[in-house]
Amino acid sequence: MKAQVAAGERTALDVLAAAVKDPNGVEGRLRVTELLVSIPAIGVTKMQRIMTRLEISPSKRLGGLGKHQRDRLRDFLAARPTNRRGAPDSHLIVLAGPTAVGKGTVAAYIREHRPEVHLSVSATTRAPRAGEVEGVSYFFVSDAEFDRMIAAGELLEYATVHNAYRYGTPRGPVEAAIKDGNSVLLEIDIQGARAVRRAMPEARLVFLLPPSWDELVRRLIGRGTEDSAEQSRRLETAKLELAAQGEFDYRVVNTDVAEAAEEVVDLMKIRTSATPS
Ligand SMILES: Nc1nc2c(ncn2[C@@H]2O[C@H](COP(=O)(O)OP(=O)(O)O)[C@@H](O)[C@H]2O)c(=O)[nH]1
Ligand SMILES: Nc1ncnc2c1ncn2[C@@H]1O[C@H](COP(=O)(O)OP(=O)(O)O)[C@@H](O)[C@H]1O
Repeated sequence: MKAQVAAGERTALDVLAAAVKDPNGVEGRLRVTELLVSIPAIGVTKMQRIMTRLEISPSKRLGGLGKHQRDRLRDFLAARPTNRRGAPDSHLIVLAGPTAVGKGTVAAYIREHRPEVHLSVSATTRAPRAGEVEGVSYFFVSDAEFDRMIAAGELLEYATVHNAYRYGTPRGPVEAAIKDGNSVLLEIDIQGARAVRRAMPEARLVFLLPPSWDELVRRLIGRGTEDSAEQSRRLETAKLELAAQGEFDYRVVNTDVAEAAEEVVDLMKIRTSATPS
């Protein structure tokens, strides 16, 4: 099947177009899984992840896709580097998820390995911890300064997190980065994700999931930054947060940090509006 799809100058997008034209033809009978693994950079594992993300069952043939599935597949294919025409779109991605799932760890990986992605630096009223750097980890501000930022409209969103301190996303740097054509990643809590959705409906909301509940508990305890009363409180909140995952556009399971980070970065590239010509 690889040879058939790759033959001549045909791209996966061309094959999909042919399948749409003739659902019962050769291309229409091709399985989506076969099309994906025919793309040189996609192996079986990656293909399975993509199928899950596109919400297409492995048995589906190109000719049997529903409209939405077809659109998602087309957007995905159009966003791949070999098919991309011109500069990539800039996107606002929100990464949220329950406490200790690894949001900070995944964001740090992206900061280190994907310098092209702009990571928003939040303002917070909590005190800096050892090793945290002003302007890199957070902008550490007083309650009065946080109030001033809200009143001046300088925050894109803000929330009180874990019933403790306030956190907010400075609006200016996000808007500037998007204007410059860069993709921006916000690592914020679920209330913040909802607020961003209201303020910027085009934002993509990604929910980071633990491989299992037990693993989430292990990560929280293993991190060792909260006492046991605080851990119990956070786990109660985590149950509510996990129940909100359906509100998100995409779900990524954080089993391996590098893989989860790459999936998040890949999601920035999916086109959802423009239909490729
Ligand atoms: N809404 C909102 N939440 C944020 C923002 N920045 C960080 N958070 C969230 O605040 C929570 C606490 O962050 P932090 O004190 O750094 O870490 P933790 O105490 O180890 O969870 C995390 O869930 C972050 O996702 C922000 O700008 N807005
Ligand atoms: N994929 C992973 N596998 C194993 N441990 C992880 C993984 N991702 C994060 N962790 C660990 O889980 C703990 C919580 O991660 P952290 O990034 O602080 O979570 P969050 O920012 O979501 O609260 C940390 O000790 C971190 O090293």
